[in-house]
Amino acid sequence: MPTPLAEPYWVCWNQSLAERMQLPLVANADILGVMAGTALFQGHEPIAQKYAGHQFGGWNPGLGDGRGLLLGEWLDPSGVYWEMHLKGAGKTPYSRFGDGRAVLRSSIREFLGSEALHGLGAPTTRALALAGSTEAVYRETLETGATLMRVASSHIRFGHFEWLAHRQDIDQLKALTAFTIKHHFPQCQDNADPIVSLLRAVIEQTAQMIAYWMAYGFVHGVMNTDNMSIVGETFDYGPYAFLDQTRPNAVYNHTDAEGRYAFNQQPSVAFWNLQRLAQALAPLTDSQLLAAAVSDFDQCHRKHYYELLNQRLGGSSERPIEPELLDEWLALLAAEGKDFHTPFRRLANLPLTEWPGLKDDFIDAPRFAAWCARILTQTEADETERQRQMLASNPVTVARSHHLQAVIDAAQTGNFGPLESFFAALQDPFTERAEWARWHQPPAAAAPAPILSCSS
Ligand SMILES: Nc1ncnc2c1ncn2[C@@H]1O[C@H](COP(=O)(O)OP(=O)(O)OP(=O)(O)O)[C@@H](O)[C@H]1O
Repeated sequence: MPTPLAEPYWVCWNQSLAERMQLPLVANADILGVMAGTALFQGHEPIAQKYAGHQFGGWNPGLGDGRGLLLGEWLDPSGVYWEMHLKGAGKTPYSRFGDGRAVLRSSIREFLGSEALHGLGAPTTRALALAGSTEAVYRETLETGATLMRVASSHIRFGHFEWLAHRQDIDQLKALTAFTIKHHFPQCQDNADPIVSLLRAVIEQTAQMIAYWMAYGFVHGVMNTDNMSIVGETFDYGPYAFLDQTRPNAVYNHTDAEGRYAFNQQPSVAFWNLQRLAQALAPLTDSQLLAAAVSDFDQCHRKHYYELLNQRLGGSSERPIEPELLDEWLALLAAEGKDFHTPFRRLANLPLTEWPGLKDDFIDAPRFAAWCARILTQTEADETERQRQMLASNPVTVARSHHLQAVIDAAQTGNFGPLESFFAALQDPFTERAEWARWHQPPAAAAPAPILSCSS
């Protein structure tokens, strides 16, 4: 059972998610009781899940929900299941030396980060609600305690499979795999080898998720296998960041001295993590077939990645822009230290005829001019459609670190106005509005990216 949190108060409620879930609920005192761990939804029986995982490449068998509880699930009227997980619900058998709590700062980051990726169309867990408390929680200093209601189609992680394989508990491994197929990948059930088919489906969904991260400048920061969801949803918003300056090797986790989870390492880490999953499934089927499936990841990821970049740069789906030109655009932004997001939006806003005029914005103007001359022959021929597509796929609001910090600073003083405003802007990231003008701004100077603390 959750450990009650003292004097809870509402910080944020995600009405659009509640509507999507067809929840007949509003942010009232009853739900606040659930957030504070003093009440449960009818029919819910909380559990703390046991799992393991590879953290920074090293095996850790001692993991599990240490500060979160899977409260239960909600079956919406259209037959879709939504799992509800309370993060910060107090100690569990897997808390090790932790206090089982979450703080307002990192909960706001998770609330907004997940909504930002969702707004971009990326697969992700989301947050339904966020409550604060007068109860202080000690991190590097005293902080405001909080709970976050995370909603996901599944809380099964790669680490669940790794744990059972490690224990050689083949019956449970079979049961978990069968459950996963039945509930999340029913299309694999009738395949000649459902296990290989399951792995292929996980690869496909993971590739799609990573493609979004790479195409939209998202750095997860802690891609341990216990943070990899079996349904390919972005999971665990710890030291994440959206790039400001285009720096392919940007690292946002201060414990990651070697840059294992740098922005440009994410596809290869996902591949490595999928290998760990394949290894865990190996007792159940032919390991050669599993290995062959994983070897398709790169191709699968590239396909999704270039589709997204093609869309962002105004290519049509029938005659997409050559990948080499898509790569060259990002290489140019990186070489010139440009912001990752605003140049895309600038191109979206300008008629094609004015693109060549942007060359003076680049130190290496001839390089831009050469790129521009080539891409102009490859973009969508219908100019109105080209502009519509680019404006609908290049965000003007991004969950940049300096905005998150400003929102957190205000919330710490009890002012939740900026949080609500930024939250609304992130839910509609392609729309420019005067009232959201501050959220459209990149940081004042292209300062070196902050390395974030992992303490959450
Ligand atoms: N304050 C804490 N008390 C107890 N356990 C904790 C605490 N913070 C983290 N943990 C546990 O340590 C592990 C790694 O933490 P991490 O920050 O990656 O996950 P999390 O954000 O707590 O949870 P999730 O992965 O469910 O999003 C998790 O198993 C988590 O439950």
